[in-house]
Amino acid sequence: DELFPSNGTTPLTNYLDTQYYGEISIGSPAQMFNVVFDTGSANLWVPSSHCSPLYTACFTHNRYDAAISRTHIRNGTGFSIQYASGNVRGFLSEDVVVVGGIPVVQVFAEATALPAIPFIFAKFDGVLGMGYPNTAIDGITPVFDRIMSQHILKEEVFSVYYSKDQTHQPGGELVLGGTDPNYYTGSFNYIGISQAGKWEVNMKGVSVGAEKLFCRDGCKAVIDTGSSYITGPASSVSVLIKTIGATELAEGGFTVNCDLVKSLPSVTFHLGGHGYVLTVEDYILWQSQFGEDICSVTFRGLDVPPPTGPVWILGANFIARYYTEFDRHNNRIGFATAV
Ligand SMILES: CCN(C(=O)c1cnc(C)nc1NCc1ccco1)[C@H]1CCCNC1
Repeated sequence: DELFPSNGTTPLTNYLDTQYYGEISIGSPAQMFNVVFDTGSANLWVPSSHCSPLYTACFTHNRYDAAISRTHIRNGTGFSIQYASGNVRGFLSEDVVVVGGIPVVQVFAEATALPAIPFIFAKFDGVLGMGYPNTAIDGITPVFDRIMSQHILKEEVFSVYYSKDQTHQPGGELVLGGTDPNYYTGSFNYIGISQAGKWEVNMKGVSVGAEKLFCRDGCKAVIDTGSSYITGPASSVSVLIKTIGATELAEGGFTVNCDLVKSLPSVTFHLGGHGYVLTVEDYILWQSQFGEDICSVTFRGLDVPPPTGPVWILGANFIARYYTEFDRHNNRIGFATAV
């Protein structure tokens, strides 16, 4: 509509089918940042101009400079968010953030300490959490909640499309307030979230071929738009890997002989009465490096400690196959077959 030129949609860039990010602006005049729209967290952080250049990951990314923003409001409260490989630390600031053409006055974190692992590999600058407010650090109201409270969205939902290969333009799309029929076919199947305040559902099992091998008595599955792969408890994933005949790589990934790929079984995730099938095309990353083909498996073992874990995490390669609608009005997640 005329007020917000891009009516709540943000095109996403697809980097190697493993990182999907879109542009937001912070401050006046606008300072641009590439962020992951991450349903696995609920805070917004970007690198800070106060981040020591000794932090390589800060040096190589866009940094927010409060001093040149007319709309900056000082806060200064400390901030720390924990990732598997280290903490992002900094302090809070407030400024105008524009997402999909929609402006909000937002409290966010300026990161002054950014662990090199994993962020030197990030093509994005920061993370915009799309999780529920009760998972937000320092009790900060998340961006999407600030947008909902403006009552400008047709529906209190957001949807995510991730393309399956980098040649497709755009590499993905975030829609605030609805879905984009250009990117899915058929109807949505909905699953209620399993516990208040997390994009998490009860999974009824994981099958390899026709055999239900894992999660036979039910288990938790987080739908995480900010994770590249599908992760599951390490014991289950190692059996899964052996079943498909993959072998472990040094840095923790798994590969299969590309000649065997077409004979590999499908993997099915049973959610809400439906089986969501991933064929080899969906779970094998076929990359040609130095003239030779590497077929890596996009499953990873990850043991998340209780109370969050044990949990399966369905990330980008699941969403690339199943267009996903996150419904805050009905606290449910909808899946449709992605185009
Ligand atoms: C963003 C932090 N995350 C990553 O898994 C992650 C780390 N480091 C790099 C370099 N990339 C990551 N994700 C790339 C990506 C973009 C979209 C899909 O996957 C996770 C942490 C847990 C919550 N959910 C998000």
